[in-house]
Formats: sequence, C-alpha cells, structure tokens
Amino acid sequence: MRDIVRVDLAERGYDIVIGPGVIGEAGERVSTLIGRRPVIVVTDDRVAPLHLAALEASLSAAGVRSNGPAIVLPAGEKTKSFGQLEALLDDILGRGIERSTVLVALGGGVIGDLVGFAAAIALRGLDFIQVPTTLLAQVDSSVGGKTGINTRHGKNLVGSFHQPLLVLADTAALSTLPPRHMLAGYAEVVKYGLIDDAGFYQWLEEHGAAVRSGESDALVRAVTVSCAAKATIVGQDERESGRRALLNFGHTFGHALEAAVGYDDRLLHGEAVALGMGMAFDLSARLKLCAPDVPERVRAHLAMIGLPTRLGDVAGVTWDTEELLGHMAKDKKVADGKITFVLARGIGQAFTARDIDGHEVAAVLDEAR
Ligand SMILES: NC(=O)c1ccc[n+]([C@@H]2O[C@H](COP(=O)([O-])OP(=O)(O)OC[C@H]3O[C@@H](n4cnc5c(N)ncnc54)[C@H](O)[C@@H]3O)[C@@H](O)[C@H]2O)c1
Ligand SMILES: O=C(O)C(=O)C[C@@H](O)[C@H](O)[C@H](O)COP(=O)(O)O
Ligand SMILES: [Zn+2]
Repeated sequence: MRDIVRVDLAERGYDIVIGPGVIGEAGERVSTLIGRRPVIVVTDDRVAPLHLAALEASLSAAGVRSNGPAIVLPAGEKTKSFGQLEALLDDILGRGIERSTVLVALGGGVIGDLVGFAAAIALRGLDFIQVPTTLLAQVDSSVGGKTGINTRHGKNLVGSFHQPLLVLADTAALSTLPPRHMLAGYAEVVKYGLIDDAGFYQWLEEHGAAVRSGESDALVRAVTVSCAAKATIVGQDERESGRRALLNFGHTFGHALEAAVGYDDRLLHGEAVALGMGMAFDLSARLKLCAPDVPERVRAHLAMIGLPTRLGDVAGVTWDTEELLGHMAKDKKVADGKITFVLARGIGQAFTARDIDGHEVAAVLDEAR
C-alpha cells in the first residue's frame, strides 16, 4: 500500500505517490497514465549516476517509449537560468518531438522547476511528470505547478503555472542525499507546521531528528503530511490570488538573501527559508502580533535540527540591509508598490499583511545577524 495524495484541480488534478521504492513502480504507473506516448527524461549530473538507471529500467520494463537518451544538466541552482533553459529546449526540439511527448523531471527542485517551465512553453505546452529526489522537491517543489527560472533581477521571476501529470516521490531515493540538502528540505517541511498545523509542528519537535536521519516511517509521514497540506492549499488557490501566498512564509526574506548571495552554494534555498521564517516571526513579534518568545522557540528547533538561524551562520557573506530591502521590493507579491508579508499570530497561525513599516523590516534584518 502506498500513500497517495490527490491534488484536486478538476481536469488538471493528479496523484502524488509516496513511499520507499516508488521509482521501481514508475514504469507501470507512467504506462497506465500515458500509454504509448514517448517520454524524455531530464536529470542532473549528480542524480544521473545514482537514480537514472533504476528509473530507465522501470520505464523500459513496462514498455514506456523513450524519445532518445536522458538529458543530463549540470547540478545546482545556477541551472535555473535562461542559458540552461535554451539548451534544454534546443535539445528537446532537435529531437523532432510532437505534442504527445511527456517530459520526466528526475531530480531536485532545480530540475523540476526548469523542466516544468520547458514543458510549459515547448510547442506551447507539453505534459510532464515529476520524479523528485530531494526532500525539498518531494514535500514542496514537485507539487503545485510553480515552474520557472531565476533572472539577474531575482528568484523565479520568469516562469509559469503548469501542473504535472503525476508526482512519484520515492522516499528511499533520499538515502543518497547529502545531509545538508536533507536539512534544507526539512525547512520546507517545518513551514507547513508553522503556517497552519501546530499539531504537525509539535510532532516535528518530537520526531524531526528521525525525519532528518531518514527513518522510513517518519520520513513517509513527513512527506505525506506536507504534500497533503500543499495539495489542499493549491486546490483552493492554484494561482496564488489569496491563500497560496501562505506557502511563501519565510520566502520574502529568504529570496532576498538568496539574491544577495547570487544563488551559489553558500546558501541553499531551504537554508534561506529557515532564516526567513525566523525573521518572519521576528517581524510578527516586533509588531506585537505574536508572543515575544515564539521566534526563539522556532529558532531553537531549527538550530537543533542543524539549520542556520542567524545571518552570521552563513559563512563568507557580508549582508547589507539596504541591498536586501531592494531585493525584497522585487518580490512577486508586491502590489501597488507594497510588499505583501506572510506573518504569524503564533505557531500554525500564518496570515498575509500589507502596509508594514519599512523601518520595522530593516530592524529585523539588522537584528538577525
Ligand atoms: N516550484 C516550487 O513550488 C518550489 C518550491 C520550493 C523550492 N523550489 C525551488 O527548488 C530549488 C531547490 O531545490 P532542491 O533543494 O531540491 O535543490 P537541487 O535541485 O539543487 O538539489 C540539491 C542537490 O542535491 C542533488 N541531488 C538531488 N537528489 C539527490 C539524491 N537523491 N541523492 C544525491 N544527490 C541528490 C542535486 O544534484 C543537487 O546537487 C530552488 O530553486 C527553489 O527555488 C521550488
Ligand atoms: O508553491 C508555492 O506557492 C510556494 O510558494 C512554495 C515555495 O516553497 C517555493 O519556494 C516557491 O517556488 C516560491 O515561489 P515564488 O512565487 O515566491 O517564487
Ligand atoms: Zn520554497
């Protein structure tokens, strides 16, 4: 028996299949869904030696047709770029594909976001399947249809909403994930507890170490609860006109931090989110929206797990508050020149707010060092 979470979006609805060994079932599940349509698998050069053969063997054993060999891109955040998008489209289109072609994204959030965007625009829309291999991708990026790339102006500023046909989250594939990336994914897991599920947050305070170390039952539960939380929100607000903005908790600060670092390995997305969630609670406490001890309760948990909680924890970066404020002003949630913040009245009680005093935001950035 597998955990299966349904993303309920009428004709764009799909299943997320979760559990150890799901990649071994990929062939049967994909073949049932797409029949004789051809696939092109896209992955990165760290995932390819670890998990590509198993996926290809499963697809081939089930008779899934392939339109040429897998495309292997460089690993890392810098691959979410115009240059890599162009190279990917060039390779796909050079194969003389038809609209029946289905792209299969095997990898973390970088591959999923890039391949999803390529699928959205190639021939004005191909179907795609997500096979997420990082914790972050299994609990967050493979679900919900946000696809895109970074630009020199900021994070994810070019992209589209394009839902996958299916998500196959093989929790056993996380056994090869470096610990730092496991932790980065854990930040997005905690996010679901912090935004609207205090019971899940409390469970994480007790079982977070088991999730982090990859204990199968804890991991499957964390991935399933996270996917169910995201599926519910996406089902209510697919294009982020309201409630979906809660999934951006910690991201207004976090994306600015990533932009300031320049998307290199000094700061991973999940690490930026961990820092940003602490700051979102700091801002909430400064504005007397939540009790003053909540930011430290959250930081204590994130730090116990091993995530950064202060800007000083990020080695080799000098932070400039004015620069960070400039990046925050380019957030996609800016409307009428004002940033929409996701704040919280307590754990599990996030909400969106506007007209926040810029001096308070600057003070939070200054004090988070
Ligand atoms: N679309 C969304 O809703 C959404 C949500 C959250 C994050 N994101 C985006 O996701 C990206 C981050 O994704 P990520 O954290 O998965 O990073 P990533 O894709 O860069 O993967 C992290 C690293 O782990 C390697 N890797 C992947 N799977 C592995 C495995 N099983 N074993 C060993 N190594 C493995 C990768 O090659 C890479 O080096 C960011 O660009 C972020 O903006 C998107
Ligand atoms: O799915 C969403 O909605 C999210 O906000 C999930 C985030 O974790 C993710 O990082 C997302 O890519 C951020 O989106 P953006 O619209 O702020 O770029
Ligand atoms: Zn995120």
